[in-house]
Amino acid sequence: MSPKTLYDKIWDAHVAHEAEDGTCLLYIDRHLVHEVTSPQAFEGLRMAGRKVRAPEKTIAVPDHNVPTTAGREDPSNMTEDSAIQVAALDKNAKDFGIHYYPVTDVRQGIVHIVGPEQGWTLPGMTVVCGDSHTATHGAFGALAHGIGTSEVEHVLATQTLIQKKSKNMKVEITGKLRPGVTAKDITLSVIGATGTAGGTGYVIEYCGEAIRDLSMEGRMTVCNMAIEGGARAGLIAPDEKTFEYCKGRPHAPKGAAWEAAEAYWRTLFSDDDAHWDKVITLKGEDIAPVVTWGTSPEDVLPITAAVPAASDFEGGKVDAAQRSLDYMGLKPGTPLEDVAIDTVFIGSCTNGRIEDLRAAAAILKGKKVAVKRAMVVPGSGLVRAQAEEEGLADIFRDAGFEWRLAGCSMCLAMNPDQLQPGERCAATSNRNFEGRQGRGGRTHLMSPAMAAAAAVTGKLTDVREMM
Ligand SMILES: CC(C)[C@H](C(=O)O)[C@@H](O)C(=O)O
Ligand code: SF4
Repeated sequence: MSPKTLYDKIWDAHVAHEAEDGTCLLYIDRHLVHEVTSPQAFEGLRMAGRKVRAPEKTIAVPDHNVPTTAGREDPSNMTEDSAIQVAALDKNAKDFGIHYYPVTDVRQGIVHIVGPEQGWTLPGMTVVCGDSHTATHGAFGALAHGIGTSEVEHVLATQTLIQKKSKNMKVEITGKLRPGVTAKDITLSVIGATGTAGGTGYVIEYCGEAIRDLSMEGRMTVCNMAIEGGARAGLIAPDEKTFEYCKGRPHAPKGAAWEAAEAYWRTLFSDDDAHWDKVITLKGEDIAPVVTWGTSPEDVLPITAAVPAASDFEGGKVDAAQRSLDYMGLKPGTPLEDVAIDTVFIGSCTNGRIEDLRAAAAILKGKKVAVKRAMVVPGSGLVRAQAEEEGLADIFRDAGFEWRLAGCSMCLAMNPDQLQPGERCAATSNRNFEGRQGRGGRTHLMSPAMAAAAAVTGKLTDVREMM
Protein backbone atom coordinates (compact mmCIF):
# COMPACT_ATOMS: atom_id res chain seq x y z
CA MET A 1 0.00 0.00 0.00
CA SER A 2 1.33 3.41 -0.87
CA PRO A 3 2.01 5.69 2.08
CA LYS A 4 -0.73 8.14 2.97
CA THR A 5 -1.18 11.33 4.90
CA LEU A 6 -3.84 11.58 7.58
CA TYR A 7 -5.92 13.61 5.16
CA ASP A 8 -5.56 10.92 2.46
CA LYS A 9 -6.72 8.27 4.93
CA ILE A 10 -9.84 10.14 6.05
CA TRP A 11 -10.65 11.15 2.49
CA ASP A 12 -10.33 7.59 1.14
CA ALA A 13 -12.51 6.25 3.94
CA HIS A 14 -15.34 8.62 2.94
CA VAL A 15 -15.40 8.60 -0.86
CA ALA A 16 -18.74 7.17 -1.96
CA HIS A 17 -18.16 7.83 -5.65
CA GLU A 18 -15.37 9.29 -7.78
CA ALA A 19 -16.03 10.79 -11.22
CA GLU A 20 -13.47 10.72 -14.01
CA ASP A 21 -12.40 14.32 -13.41
CA GLY A 22 -11.62 13.52 -9.79
CA THR A 23 -14.78 15.06 -8.37
CA CYS A 24 -15.91 12.94 -5.45
CA LEU A 25 -19.03 12.35 -3.47
CA LEU A 26 -17.97 12.30 0.18
CA TYR A 27 -19.99 10.77 2.98
CA ILE A 28 -20.53 13.24 5.84
CA ASP A 29 -20.50 11.98 9.43
CA ARG A 30 -21.55 15.16 11.22
CA HIS A 31 -23.45 18.15 9.97
CA LEU A 32 -23.43 21.15 12.30
CA VAL A 33 -25.94 23.89 11.64
CA HIS A 34 -26.35 27.47 12.84
CA GLU A 35 -29.01 30.10 12.27
CA VAL A 36 -27.24 32.28 9.71
CA THR A 37 -26.46 29.88 6.86
CA SER A 38 -29.30 27.38 7.20
CA PRO A 39 -32.70 29.10 6.66
CA GLN A 40 -32.71 28.87 2.84
CA ALA A 41 -31.36 25.33 2.97
CA PHE A 42 -34.27 24.12 5.09
CA GLU A 43 -36.65 26.13 2.95
CA GLY A 44 -35.27 24.32 -0.10
CA LEU A 45 -36.00 20.95 1.52
CA ARG A 46 -39.49 22.05 2.41
CA MET A 47 -40.23 23.19 -1.11
CA ALA A 48 -38.96 19.91 -2.54
CA GLY A 49 -40.91 17.93 0.05
CA ARG A 50 -37.70 16.30 1.32
CA LYS A 51 -36.65 15.20 4.78
CA VAL A 52 -33.27 15.53 6.48
CA ARG A 53 -31.50 12.34 5.41
CA ALA A 54 -29.69 11.71 8.72
CA PRO A 55 -31.28 13.78 11.51
CA GLU A 56 -29.31 11.80 14.09
CA LYS A 57 -26.08 13.20 12.58
CA THR A 58 -27.35 16.75 12.28
CA ILE A 59 -26.85 19.16 15.17
CA ALA A 60 -28.11 22.73 15.34
CA VAL A 61 -27.45 25.62 17.68
CA PRO A 62 -28.08 29.37 17.43
CA ASP A 63 -24.90 31.33 18.15
CA HIS A 64 -24.12 34.21 15.78
CA ASN A 65 -27.11 36.46 16.28
CA VAL A 66 -28.09 35.80 19.84
CA PRO A 67 -27.50 38.51 22.43
CA THR A 68 -25.20 37.53 25.29
CA THR A 69 -27.15 39.35 27.98
CA ALA A 70 -30.05 38.21 30.17
CA GLY A 71 -33.48 38.16 28.54
CA ARG A 72 -32.12 37.06 25.21
CA GLU A 73 -34.87 34.52 24.63
CA ASP A 74 -37.13 37.52 24.08
CA PRO A 75 -37.02 38.25 20.32
CA SER A 76 -37.55 41.96 20.93
CA ASN A 77 -33.98 42.07 22.23
CA MET A 78 -32.72 41.20 18.73
CA THR A 79 -32.83 42.98 15.41
CA GLU A 80 -35.71 41.82 13.25
CA ASP A 81 -33.41 39.88 10.90
CA SER A 82 -31.73 38.09 13.79
CA ALA A 83 -35.03 37.22 15.45
CA ILE A 84 -36.30 35.78 12.16
CA GLN A 85 -33.20 33.61 11.74
CA VAL A 86 -33.27 32.30 15.30
CA ALA A 87 -37.01 31.60 15.11
CA ALA A 88 -36.46 29.79 11.81
CA LEU A 89 -33.82 27.56 13.38
CA ASP A 90 -36.12 26.79 16.33
CA LYS A 91 -38.85 25.76 13.90
CA ASN A 92 -36.59 23.88 11.48
CA ALA A 93 -34.96 21.90 14.26
CA LYS A 94 -38.41 20.85 15.47
CA ASP A 95 -39.96 20.18 12.06
CA PHE A 96 -37.00 18.17 10.77
CA GLY A 97 -36.26 16.35 14.04
CA ILE A 98 -32.57 17.22 14.35
CA HIS A 99 -30.56 17.60 17.58
CA TYR A 100 -30.99 21.09 18.95
CA TYR A 101 -29.58 23.27 21.71
CA PRO A 102 -31.78 26.39 21.99
CA VAL A 103 -30.59 29.50 23.87
CA THR A 104 -32.42 28.31 26.96
CA ASP A 105 -30.32 25.11 27.08
CA VAL A 106 -27.13 25.22 29.18
CA ARG A 107 -25.37 23.29 26.39
CA GLN A 108 -25.98 26.13 23.90
CA GLY A 109 -22.91 27.95 22.64
CA ILE A 110 -20.76 28.56 19.59
CA VAL A 111 -21.30 25.63 17.26
CA HIS A 112 -17.57 24.83 17.08
CA ILE A 113 -17.34 24.65 20.84
CA VAL A 114 -20.55 22.68 21.33
CA GLY A 115 -19.67 19.96 18.77
CA PRO A 116 -16.48 18.75 20.51
CA GLU A 117 -17.91 19.35 23.97
CA GLN A 118 -20.89 17.07 23.35
CA GLY A 119 -18.77 14.37 21.72
CA TRP A 120 -20.26 14.91 18.26
CA THR A 121 -16.82 15.58 16.83
CA LEU A 122 -14.63 12.50 16.86
CA PRO A 123 -11.39 11.41 15.15
CA GLY A 124 -11.56 10.23 11.55
CA MET A 125 -14.93 11.84 10.88
CA THR A 126 -15.97 14.19 8.13
CA VAL A 127 -17.55 17.23 9.76
CA VAL A 128 -19.15 20.09 7.85
CA CYS A 129 -21.02 23.24 8.77
CA GLY A 130 -22.13 26.31 6.87
CA ASP A 131 -19.35 28.19 8.59
CA SER A 132 -15.72 28.75 7.71
CA HIS A 133 -14.39 28.03 11.19
CA THR A 134 -15.51 24.43 11.01
CA ALA A 135 -11.75 23.89 10.62
CA THR A 136 -11.69 23.95 14.44
CA HIS A 137 -12.86 20.32 14.59
CA GLY A 138 -9.73 19.25 12.71
CA ALA A 139 -7.99 19.29 16.09
CA PHE A 140 -9.51 15.83 16.64
CA GLY A 141 -8.07 14.38 13.45
CA ALA A 142 -11.42 14.92 11.71
CA LEU A 143 -11.68 16.32 8.19
CA ALA A 144 -13.72 19.41 8.93
CA HIS A 145 -14.51 22.37 6.75
CA GLY A 146 -17.01 25.07 5.96
CA ILE A 147 -19.63 24.78 3.23
CA GLY A 148 -21.98 27.24 1.51
CA THR A 149 -25.73 27.40 1.99
CA SER A 150 -26.53 25.41 -1.18
CA GLU A 151 -24.15 22.72 0.09
CA VAL A 152 -25.88 22.82 3.47
CA GLU A 153 -29.07 21.90 1.63
CA HIS A 154 -27.26 19.15 -0.26
CA VAL A 155 -25.85 17.65 2.94
CA LEU A 156 -29.19 17.92 4.73
CA ALA A 157 -30.88 16.08 1.87
CA THR A 158 -28.25 13.45 1.09
CA GLN A 159 -25.66 13.33 3.91
CA THR A 160 -23.04 13.66 1.16
CA LEU A 161 -21.00 16.49 -0.29
CA ILE A 162 -19.45 16.98 -3.73
CA GLN A 163 -15.77 17.75 -3.29
CA LYS A 164 -12.45 17.78 -5.08
CA LYS A 165 -9.46 16.67 -3.13
CA SER A 166 -7.05 19.34 -1.86
CA LYS A 167 -3.28 19.04 -1.76
CA ASN A 168 -1.35 18.02 1.35
CA MET A 169 0.52 20.63 3.37
CA LYS A 170 2.51 19.97 6.50
CA VAL A 171 3.06 22.70 9.09
CA GLU A 172 5.54 21.52 11.65
CA ILE A 173 6.22 23.40 14.89
CA THR A 174 9.34 21.92 16.39
CA GLY A 175 10.58 22.03 19.98
CA LYS A 176 9.05 23.80 22.95
CA LEU A 177 7.18 27.08 23.27
CA ARG A 178 8.65 29.72 25.53
CA PRO A 179 6.72 30.98 28.59
CA GLY A 180 3.84 33.29 27.69
CA VAL A 181 3.53 31.81 24.18
CA THR A 182 0.28 30.00 23.37
CA ALA A 183 -1.60 28.15 20.64
CA LYS A 184 -2.94 31.50 19.40
CA ASP A 185 0.60 32.77 18.92
CA ILE A 186 1.42 29.62 16.95
CA THR A 187 -1.52 29.94 14.61
CA LEU A 188 -1.07 33.70 14.07
CA SER A 189 2.67 33.24 13.52
CA VAL A 190 2.04 30.55 10.91
CA ILE A 191 -0.25 32.95 9.03
CA GLY A 192 2.34 35.70 9.44
CA ALA A 193 4.89 33.40 7.82
CA THR A 194 2.76 31.99 4.99
CA GLY A 195 0.30 34.85 4.36
CA THR A 196 -3.45 34.50 4.12
CA ALA A 197 -3.10 32.71 0.77
CA GLY A 198 -0.30 30.36 1.88
CA GLY A 199 -2.70 27.49 2.43
CA THR A 200 -4.89 28.01 -0.64
CA GLY A 201 -5.65 24.66 -2.24
CA TYR A 202 -4.31 22.68 0.70
CA VAL A 203 -5.44 20.80 3.75
CA ILE A 204 -2.89 21.51 6.48
CA GLU A 205 -1.72 18.96 8.99
CA TYR A 206 -0.12 20.60 12.01
CA CYS A 207 2.51 18.46 13.68
CA GLY A 208 5.70 18.59 15.69
CA GLU A 209 6.54 18.60 19.38
CA ALA A 210 4.97 22.00 20.12
CA ILE A 211 1.65 20.82 18.66
CA ARG A 212 1.79 17.48 20.52
CA ASP A 213 2.38 19.43 23.74
CA LEU A 214 -0.83 21.45 23.27
CA SER A 215 -4.05 20.54 25.05
CA MET A 216 -7.11 19.76 22.92
CA GLU A 217 -8.27 23.32 23.56
CA GLY A 218 -4.99 24.67 22.21
CA ARG A 219 -5.15 22.39 19.19
CA MET A 220 -8.64 23.67 18.42
CA THR A 221 -7.29 27.23 18.55
CA VAL A 222 -4.59 26.30 16.03
CA CYS A 223 -6.93 24.52 13.60
CA ASN A 224 -9.59 27.23 13.96
CA MET A 225 -7.43 29.68 12.04
CA ALA A 226 -6.35 27.30 9.25
CA ILE A 227 -8.99 29.08 7.23
CA GLU A 228 -7.38 32.50 7.82
CA GLY A 229 -4.24 30.94 6.35
CA GLY A 230 -6.25 30.13 3.23
CA ALA A 231 -6.43 26.35 3.77
CA ARG A 232 -9.48 24.19 3.14
CA ALA A 233 -9.05 22.60 6.54
CA GLY A 234 -6.53 22.05 9.33
CA LEU A 235 -5.85 18.70 10.98
CA ILE A 236 -3.94 17.28 13.90
CA ALA A 237 -3.44 13.53 14.27
CA PRO A 238 -5.32 12.10 17.26
CA ASP A 239 -3.36 10.82 20.26
CA GLU A 240 -3.87 9.92 23.92
CA LYS A 241 -4.97 13.49 24.70
CA THR A 242 -7.61 13.29 21.99
CA PHE A 243 -8.98 9.98 23.25
CA GLU A 244 -8.92 11.24 26.82
CA TYR A 245 -10.90 14.36 25.80
CA CYS A 246 -13.51 12.36 23.88
CA LYS A 247 -14.03 9.56 26.37
CA GLY A 248 -17.30 9.83 28.30
CA ARG A 249 -18.67 12.76 26.28
CA PRO A 250 -22.46 12.44 25.79
CA HIS A 251 -22.29 11.37 22.14
CA ALA A 252 -18.97 9.52 22.14
CA PRO A 253 -19.20 5.75 21.68
CA LYS A 254 -19.36 3.62 24.82
CA GLY A 255 -18.10 0.15 25.83
CA ALA A 256 -17.19 -2.18 22.97
CA ALA A 257 -18.05 0.50 20.43
CA TRP A 258 -15.50 2.79 22.09
CA GLU A 259 -12.83 0.05 21.99
CA ALA A 260 -13.43 -0.53 18.28
CA ALA A 261 -13.43 3.19 17.54
CA GLU A 262 -10.23 3.79 19.46
CA ALA A 263 -8.48 0.94 17.66
CA TYR A 264 -9.39 2.58 14.35
CA TRP A 265 -8.43 6.05 15.56
CA ARG A 266 -4.95 4.74 16.37
CA THR A 267 -4.39 4.16 12.64
CA LEU A 268 -5.06 7.82 11.90
CA PHE A 269 -1.65 9.42 11.36
CA SER A 270 0.44 10.36 8.36
CA ASP A 271 2.76 7.55 7.26
CA ASP A 272 6.47 8.36 7.55
CA ASP A 273 7.11 8.47 3.83
CA ALA A 274 3.80 10.11 2.85
CA HIS A 275 3.98 12.76 0.13
CA TRP A 276 3.63 16.45 1.05
CA ASP A 277 2.99 19.07 -1.61
CA LYS A 278 4.19 21.85 0.70
CA VAL A 279 6.04 21.91 4.00
CA ILE A 280 6.50 24.81 6.43
CA THR A 281 8.56 24.49 9.59
CA LEU A 282 8.69 26.95 12.47
CA LYS A 283 10.77 26.56 15.59
CA GLY A 284 8.63 26.69 18.73
CA GLU A 285 11.30 28.67 20.59
CA ASP A 286 11.28 31.37 17.87
CA ILE A 287 7.57 32.13 18.39
CA ALA A 288 6.82 35.21 20.52
CA PRO A 289 3.55 36.52 21.94
CA VAL A 290 2.12 38.33 18.93
CA VAL A 291 -0.56 40.88 18.07
CA THR A 292 -2.01 42.01 14.76
CA TRP A 293 -1.51 45.65 13.80
CA GLY A 294 -3.49 45.73 10.52
CA THR A 295 -6.70 44.52 8.94
CA SER A 296 -5.56 41.06 7.85
CA PRO A 297 -4.59 38.18 10.13
CA GLU A 298 -1.22 38.07 8.35
CA ASP A 299 -0.45 41.58 9.68
CA VAL A 300 1.10 40.06 12.76
CA LEU A 301 4.18 41.05 14.78
CA PRO A 302 5.78 40.17 18.09
CA ILE A 303 4.49 42.49 20.80
CA THR A 304 8.05 43.84 21.19
CA ALA A 305 7.99 45.25 17.62
CA ALA A 306 6.87 48.66 16.36
CA VAL A 307 4.07 49.59 13.95
CA PRO A 308 5.50 49.06 10.45
CA ALA A 309 5.51 51.59 7.60
CA ALA A 310 3.86 50.87 4.25
CA SER A 311 7.32 51.18 2.70
CA ASP A 312 8.45 48.11 4.66
CA PHE A 313 6.32 46.04 2.27
CA GLU A 314 6.52 45.13 -1.40
CA GLY A 315 4.17 45.01 -4.38
CA GLY A 316 0.43 45.14 -3.73
CA LYS A 317 1.02 44.95 0.01
CA VAL A 318 2.33 48.55 0.09
CA ASP A 319 -1.08 50.06 -0.62
CA ALA A 320 -2.84 47.49 1.53
CA ALA A 321 -0.55 48.31 4.46
CA GLN A 322 -1.15 52.03 4.05
CA ARG A 323 -4.89 51.48 4.02
CA SER A 324 -4.61 49.26 7.11
CA LEU A 325 -2.56 51.86 8.96
CA ASP A 326 -5.07 54.59 8.09
CA TYR A 327 -8.05 52.47 9.12
CA MET A 328 -6.35 51.36 12.30
CA GLY A 329 -5.23 54.92 13.11
CA LEU A 330 -1.63 53.86 13.70
CA LYS A 331 1.61 55.78 13.10
CA PRO A 332 4.62 53.87 11.74
CA GLY A 333 7.40 53.47 14.28
CA THR A 334 5.09 53.55 17.32
CA PRO A 335 6.07 50.72 19.66
CA LEU A 336 3.14 48.29 19.71
CA GLU A 337 3.26 48.42 23.49
CA ASP A 338 2.34 52.13 23.32
CA VAL A 339 -0.95 51.51 21.48
CA ALA A 340 -3.84 52.37 23.82
CA ILE A 341 -6.88 50.07 23.89
CA ASP A 342 -10.51 51.01 24.61
CA THR A 343 -12.09 47.59 24.82
CA VAL A 344 -11.19 43.99 25.52
CA PHE A 345 -13.12 41.03 24.14
CA ILE A 346 -12.32 37.53 25.38
CA GLY A 347 -14.31 34.82 23.64
CA SER A 348 -15.09 33.31 20.20
CA CYS A 349 -14.60 29.83 18.75
CA THR A 350 -10.86 30.57 18.64
CA ASN A 351 -10.44 31.31 22.34
CA GLY A 352 -13.71 30.85 24.23
CA ARG A 353 -12.91 27.55 25.93
CA ILE A 354 -12.19 26.88 29.60
CA GLU A 355 -8.41 26.87 29.19
CA ASP A 356 -8.63 30.31 27.55
CA LEU A 357 -10.63 31.69 30.44
CA ARG A 358 -8.17 30.18 32.92
CA ALA A 359 -5.25 31.80 31.11
CA ALA A 360 -6.92 35.21 31.13
CA ALA A 361 -8.04 34.90 34.75
CA ALA A 362 -4.51 33.99 35.84
CA ILE A 363 -3.33 37.40 34.60
CA LEU A 364 -6.37 39.29 35.95
CA LYS A 365 -6.46 37.84 39.45
CA GLY A 366 -6.48 40.66 42.01
CA LYS A 367 -6.19 43.35 39.30
CA LYS A 368 -8.53 45.94 37.79
CA VAL A 369 -9.14 46.78 34.16
CA ALA A 370 -7.90 50.11 32.80
CA VAL A 371 -10.09 50.07 29.66
CA LYS A 372 -13.55 51.54 28.95
CA ARG A 373 -15.17 48.15 28.60
CA ALA A 374 -14.10 44.56 28.91
CA MET A 375 -16.17 41.47 28.37
CA VAL A 376 -15.75 37.74 28.67
CA VAL A 377 -18.08 35.65 26.58
CA PRO A 378 -17.72 31.93 27.34
CA GLY A 379 -17.93 29.75 24.24
CA SER A 380 -20.76 27.67 25.66
CA GLY A 381 -23.09 27.51 28.62
CA LEU A 382 -21.07 24.60 29.95
CA VAL A 383 -17.79 26.52 29.73
CA ARG A 384 -19.57 29.32 31.57
CA ALA A 385 -20.83 26.97 34.29
CA GLN A 386 -17.39 25.43 34.75
CA ALA A 387 -15.72 28.85 34.93
CA GLU A 388 -18.20 29.85 37.62
CA GLU A 389 -17.47 26.68 39.55
CA GLU A 390 -13.72 27.31 39.35
CA GLY A 391 -14.09 30.87 40.61
CA LEU A 392 -12.96 32.38 37.31
CA ALA A 393 -16.18 34.35 36.86
CA ASP A 394 -15.53 36.12 40.17
CA ILE A 395 -12.00 37.01 39.09
CA PHE A 396 -13.34 38.51 35.87
CA ARG A 397 -16.14 40.41 37.58
CA ASP A 398 -13.87 41.71 40.35
CA ALA A 399 -11.45 42.95 37.70
CA GLY A 400 -14.27 44.87 35.99
CA PHE A 401 -15.17 42.50 33.16
CA GLU A 402 -18.74 41.87 32.07
CA TRP A 403 -19.55 38.18 32.45
CA ARG A 404 -21.75 37.27 29.50
CA LEU A 405 -23.86 34.39 28.19
CA ALA A 406 -22.48 32.16 25.41
CA GLY A 407 -22.45 33.15 21.74
CA CYS A 408 -20.29 34.58 18.96
CA SER A 409 -20.77 38.03 20.47
CA MET A 410 -18.21 40.66 19.55
CA CYS A 411 -16.32 38.32 17.24
CA LEU A 412 -18.54 39.64 14.47
CA ALA A 413 -21.04 42.46 14.24
CA MET A 414 -24.19 40.34 13.89
CA ASN A 415 -25.59 40.85 17.38
CA PRO A 416 -25.79 43.70 19.89
CA ASP A 417 -22.11 43.33 20.97
CA GLN A 418 -20.35 45.73 18.61
CA LEU A 419 -17.55 48.27 18.53
CA GLN A 420 -18.25 51.95 17.86
CA PRO A 421 -16.42 53.70 15.01
CA GLY A 422 -12.80 54.27 16.02
CA GLU A 423 -13.06 52.07 19.12
CA ARG A 424 -9.91 49.98 19.51
CA CYS A 425 -10.26 46.42 20.78
CA ALA A 426 -7.89 43.75 22.03
CA ALA A 427 -9.71 40.63 20.84
CA THR A 428 -9.13 36.91 21.14
CA SER A 429 -11.13 36.17 17.99
CA ASN A 430 -9.81 35.33 14.53
CA ARG A 431 -10.71 38.11 12.09
CA ASN A 432 -9.64 41.73 12.00
CA PHE A 433 -10.89 43.05 8.68
CA GLU A 434 -12.52 46.47 8.41
CA GLY A 435 -15.81 46.57 10.28
CA ARG A 436 -15.55 42.99 11.52
CA GLN A 437 -16.46 43.92 15.09
CA GLY A 438 -18.65 46.87 14.14
CA ARG A 439 -18.42 49.65 11.56
CA GLY A 440 -15.19 51.61 11.98
CA GLY A 441 -14.07 49.36 14.87
CA ARG A 442 -10.37 48.54 15.16
CA THR A 443 -9.38 44.99 16.06
CA HIS A 444 -6.07 43.68 17.37
CA LEU A 445 -5.99 39.89 17.52
CA MET A 446 -4.06 38.15 20.29
CA SER A 447 -4.14 35.35 22.87
CA PRO A 448 -6.41 35.43 25.95
CA ALA A 449 -3.43 36.08 28.26
CA MET A 450 -2.32 38.99 26.07
CA ALA A 451 -5.86 40.38 25.96
CA ALA A 452 -6.04 40.18 29.75
CA ALA A 453 -2.70 41.99 30.04
CA ALA A 454 -4.00 44.73 27.72
CA ALA A 455 -7.11 45.04 29.89
CA VAL A 456 -4.98 45.68 32.96
CA THR A 457 -2.63 48.28 31.44
CA GLY A 458 -5.03 49.86 28.94
CA LYS A 459 -2.61 49.31 26.08
CA LEU A 460 -1.12 46.47 24.08
CA THR A 461 1.15 44.71 26.57
CA ASP A 462 3.75 41.98 26.61
CA VAL A 463 2.16 39.40 28.88
CA ARG A 464 5.62 38.16 29.88
CA GLU A 465 6.06 41.33 31.95
CA MET A 466 3.06 40.31 34.05
CA MET A 467 3.92 36.68 34.64
C1 LIG B 1 -21.70 33.85 9.59
C2 LIG B 1 -20.75 32.79 9.10
C3 LIG B 1 -21.17 32.35 7.75
C4 LIG B 1 -19.29 33.23 9.18
C5 LIG B 1 -18.31 32.19 8.69
O1 LIG B 1 -18.53 31.38 7.80
O2 LIG B 1 -17.21 32.14 9.16
C6 LIG B 1 -18.92 33.60 10.61
O3 LIG B 1 -18.93 32.53 11.47
C7 LIG B 1 -17.58 34.25 10.63
O4 LIG B 1 -16.75 33.91 11.48
O5 LIG B 1 -17.35 35.16 9.81
S1 SF4 C 1 -17.17 32.89 17.09
FE1 SF4 C 1 -16.68 34.22 15.39
S2 SF4 C 1 -15.43 33.01 14.02
FE2 SF4 C 1 -16.45 31.62 15.42
S3 SF4 C 1 -18.29 30.95 14.35
FE3 SF4 C 1 -18.84 32.71 15.62
S4 SF4 C 1 -18.60 34.47 14.28
FE4 SF4 C 1 -17.54 32.80 13.28
